[in-house]
Parts: sequence; C-alpha cells; structure tokens
Amino acid sequence: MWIGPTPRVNITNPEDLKDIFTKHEDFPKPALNPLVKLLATGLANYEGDKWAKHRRIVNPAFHSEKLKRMLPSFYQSCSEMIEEWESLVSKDSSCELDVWPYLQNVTADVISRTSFGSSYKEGREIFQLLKVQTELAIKTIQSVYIPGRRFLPTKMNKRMKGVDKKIRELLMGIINKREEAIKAGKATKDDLLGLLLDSNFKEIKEHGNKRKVGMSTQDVLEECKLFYFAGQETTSVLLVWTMVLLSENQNWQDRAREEVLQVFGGNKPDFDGLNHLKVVTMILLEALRLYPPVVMLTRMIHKKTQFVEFSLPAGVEISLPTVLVHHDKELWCDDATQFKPERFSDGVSKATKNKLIYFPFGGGARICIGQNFAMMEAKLALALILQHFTFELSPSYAHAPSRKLTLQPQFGAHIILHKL
Ligand code: HEM
Repeated sequence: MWIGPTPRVNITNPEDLKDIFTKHEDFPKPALNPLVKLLATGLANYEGDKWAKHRRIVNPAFHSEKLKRMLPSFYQSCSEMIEEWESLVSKDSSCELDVWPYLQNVTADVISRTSFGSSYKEGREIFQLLKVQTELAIKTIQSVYIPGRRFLPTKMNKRMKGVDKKIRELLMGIINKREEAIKAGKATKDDLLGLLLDSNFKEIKEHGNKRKVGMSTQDVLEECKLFYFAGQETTSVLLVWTMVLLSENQNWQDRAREEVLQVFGGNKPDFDGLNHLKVVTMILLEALRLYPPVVMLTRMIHKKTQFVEFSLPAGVEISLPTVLVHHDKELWCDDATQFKPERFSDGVSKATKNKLIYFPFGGGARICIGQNFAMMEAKLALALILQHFTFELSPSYAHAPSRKLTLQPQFGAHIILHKL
C-alpha cells in the first residue's frame, strides 16, 4: 500500500518476522512525525548507541524485585476503583457501567504513582496535560498536512506549545526536587523516577564523568513522558478486552474467579500469588492475541533486503501487522478467531510451536520493557475485580474495536456488575 509517497509492505511470514526482530539495527523505526515527537520521544524512539545506552539505564527499573516494591502503589490505585464500583453497586446489588473510562483512569493513576511516588499529585496533573496534548496532536495529524504549518502561530499551535511548556515545567520541578533529595541522601528508590535516577547515577559513576555518559535531566524527562504514553493506554486496553471476553465466556470467568479465590481467598493479592495465577495468565495472553493493544509495528528498510519470498528495495516501509498474524488461520488453525485460553496452558512457546506468530509486546532486543509491569498490573486489577464482582455484557454494549493509537472499544464497554 502507499502511505502518501512511501510504499509500505505487510510482512507476515514468521521467519521474516523473526529476522526483523533479531536484526533490529537493519530494521530501524521510521522517523517520527514532529507532532508525535512533541508528545514523547525516549527509549522507544531512539536508535543505535543512544537507544542501547538508554535501554541499559532504564532496564533495572523494571526488574522483578523492583516491581515487587511497586505493588502497594498498584494496589492502592486498583482498590480505589473497586471501592468506587462497590458504592455504585451497593443500592441494588447490581449496576450497569461503562467500565472503559474507569479502566483508563486506573492505569493513569498507576503510572502516576509508580513513576513519581510521593509526587503523585503533580504526576497526575502532568499526565492529564499529556492527555490533552495527545488529543490536540491527533486532531492536527488527522487534518490535511501542510508542510511547515506547525511553525505558524495558529491557535492550535500556540495551545500545544503552551501545554508542552507547562508539562516540562512540572516535570522539571519533580526531577530537580528528587535530584536534590538524592544528594541529601533522602530519596526513595521505590518508584520509576527514583530507580531511573539511581541507575543513571551508577552508570555515570562506573564510566566516569565523560560527556555522553549517562542521561541528562532532559533525557530523564523524556523517559518519564514515555512511560505514560507507552504504559497507560496499552494496559487499559488489555483490561477492557479481558472484561469483555470474560463477560462473553462465563465459564472462563468462573474458572478465573475460582483460581483467584483459591490463591488469595478474600485477602489482598500478593506478589508471589500473582505470579502463580495460571488461568488468569492464560486468559490475559489470549486477550492480547485477539485484541493486541498495539495492532501493528512499523520499520524501515535502508538497503535492498531479501525476505523469504521476495526482496524489497531501500526506502520501503514494512509493517508487522500483529493483529493479522494473531488471527491467521493458517498459523493458528481454524479456531484462530475464537477465545480459547487453553491454547496457552503450556506457555507461549508451546502455543506458537516456537514460531514467531505471537508478539503483543514486540520482540527481540526492543521488546516492551514494561511487559512484566503491565502483566502484574493487569493480574492485580483482574484479581480484585473477580474477588468482588461477577459481570456480564449489557444489552447496550456494541462491539466495535477501533484503532485510535491503540485498539479501543469505540462505544465503550457497557457491563453489568453484580456484587459477590
Ligand atoms: C499491555 C500493555 C502493553 C503493551 C501491549 C505494550 C506493547 C509494546 C510493544 C508492541 C512494543 C514494541 C514496539 C516496537 O517494537 O515498535 C513496546 C515497547 C515499549 N514499551 Fe510497551 N506495552 C505495554 C505496556 C508498557 C508499559 C506498562 C510500559 C512502561 C511503564 C511500556 C514501555 C515500553 C517502552 C519504553 C518500549 C520501548 C522499548 C524499546 O524500544 O527498547 N510498555 N510496548
């Protein structure tokens, strides 16, 4: 297909997909639209040495033992949502609700708390501004493209610049405060910002205070913005489709609840228990297969490249259409479009027969850095929901997955909640 003047080819052969993920240096990401750049750059959008350095510094913040320390923040945000739902349900012991905005809100809340800990309130304000900025950017991207228009002092451009300035000021304030606390030996390392600054500090100490070593405050700021963009909507999308699928498949909802009650009873879910939830994990993996939040990935070819069945010249953009590969009957058998979590009962590699046909989090060295974070958050939210409610689809629910930045339910997710 043609995307304006650029030819784009879909790649769906598993061997080609494997190659593209493995040789990530030969298949860089396409240049970002300048407006998207304004929203967030960071790790997801760098290449070469800069990417490698940032990945090395950011990685430790997502290690399993760090996630364990963030669990109380996850819990606080999720249990607030449950309390809200309980108060809505309490009158008649059931109520109809569009759960989509609540799930978007809870994942935004989790990111604010886990990113900034004690500065959670300022974090929330920043992320609300980022949401406004995203909506403005989408409007601009969807209007007719006129080269250079972003430099003109239009009302929209002025508004976007103003919001950007405010975001930067607020973020700088939080980062500077934290850097001072570190110097005074009073800083926490239980949130992403603390972990990032700590890891950065170690990198600088190890490699000396040379130029190009470590990240600048500006770099840290970009990574914080990226956590919001990469981690908020993707996770709320995973949760919303999981709730829809479990409403349509009551037998799986029952099985998941049985497991949750067996592991935790009515108690607060803990880290080790969450890691042992097998049925819940299978359900989440299957939801990610049927409704991958990121429906497709894109890469560029800068030299003539031989694929299994054809070769492509330099300058072609390739797309890795996750959603098409995940639904392909030749790759997944005739039941490819059906919800069957049992296909993951022995893990991903058995389900895929070790072929690269499942990549909701991407693959290779550039695989999603937050995948364990997202799975932990989704398991906790789902465990709490299952402990407190049974749920079914409302007759007013209209099934319409639609691609915004991610694969969202166009008309929301109207669900009837019953108190357990
Ligand atoms: C269900 C939730 C999520 C899904 C489906 C998801 C999906 C993805 C995918 C497909 C990629 C690869 C993009 C590409 O190769 O072009 C990616 C990369 C990334 N994700 Fe996620 N993500 C999720 C949650 C998160 C969370 C919670 C965070 C952080 C808090 C995060 C941070 C990142 C970052 C920083 C990258 C770039 C990694 C790199 O290029 O080295 N993601 N994600």
